[in-house]
Amino acid sequence: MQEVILSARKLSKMYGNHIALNDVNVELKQGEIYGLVGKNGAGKTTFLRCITGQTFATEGVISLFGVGSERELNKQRKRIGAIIETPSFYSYMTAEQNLEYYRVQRGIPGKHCVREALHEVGLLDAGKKKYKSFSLGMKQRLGLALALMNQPELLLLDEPINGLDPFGIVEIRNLLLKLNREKNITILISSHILSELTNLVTYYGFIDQGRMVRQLSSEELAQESKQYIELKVDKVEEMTALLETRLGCTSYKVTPELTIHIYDYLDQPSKISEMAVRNGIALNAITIKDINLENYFIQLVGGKSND
Ligand SMILES: Nc1ncnc2c1ncn2[C@@H]1O[C@H](COP(=O)(O)OP(=O)(O)OP(=O)(O)O)[C@@H](O)[C@H]1O
Repeated sequence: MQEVILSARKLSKMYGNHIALNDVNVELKQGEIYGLVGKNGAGKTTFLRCITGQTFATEGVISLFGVGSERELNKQRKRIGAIIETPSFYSYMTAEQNLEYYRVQRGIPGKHCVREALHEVGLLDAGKKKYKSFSLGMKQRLGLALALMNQPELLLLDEPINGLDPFGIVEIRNLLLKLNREKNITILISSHILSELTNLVTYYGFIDQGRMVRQLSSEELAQESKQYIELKVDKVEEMTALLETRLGCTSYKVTPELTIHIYDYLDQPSKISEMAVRNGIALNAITIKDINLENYFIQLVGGKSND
């Protein structure tokens, strides 16, 4: 069985009267890449800060690497690497000088870890280039190198892809996949743009106004966000029975509003409508729906995306 690396149970956080986190449960197993998705202000950073101990949860229990007591938790936190805010690097220093500065400040033993971390993120060649002339992608990679210096087993990354161009997004994604696969680092990454996490994340958590709205695997998300036929009929049970017996179609679901979503027969919707009519079922609507990832996100949390 995979080890549970991070468990947060019934986590709540109040800032005065404002509820930033409300009864949030998250479990992260070894080797997973968990995407925490939510609009600005949803509570993502607050959640990450509770995990790293930068702020304290008002209620709830956190355990890391199977350990939950407050004193022990702080020891376990040393096994985390995190980028929660853009780290402030010195503009006139090189990548190596900046990391060396933080290594000494944080008391991380062994100078070699600086070059190792730079190698991991592909910045060893940045040489004498000063931080001020780095591209945004390079800056993000340096932030990642900083988080990697203490050889973490769990990486917590708050919006590391924010603002990057498509090339930069792919670069960071590949880097994170490499760290995950080759070093077995478990990753929790937040974003307010769901599509940024595609092909990276294995498990999603959607957070809105401090509440966890939905958690599902990437396979489940792919299933739910693909094209389907939406069918509105008067006799739902009869229709689903026909779908199964006559068309051998089992890839459908019935929503709480009693519409049927069919994931097969997208190229032949007329087969479905003809069958309904032949069997005396009134067909109120048949539409092909194309729910892309961003629409899925918007539907889930309500309102507009704040991309
Ligand atoms: N130190 C603080 N004091 C008071 N309120 C805060 C504090 N930090 C965050 N909040 C509030 O808590 C809510 C959650 O903020 P949080 O930063 O966790 O959201 P987020 O999902 O990370 O969004 P963003 O991407 O904008 O940072 C917001 O309404 C925010 O205004």
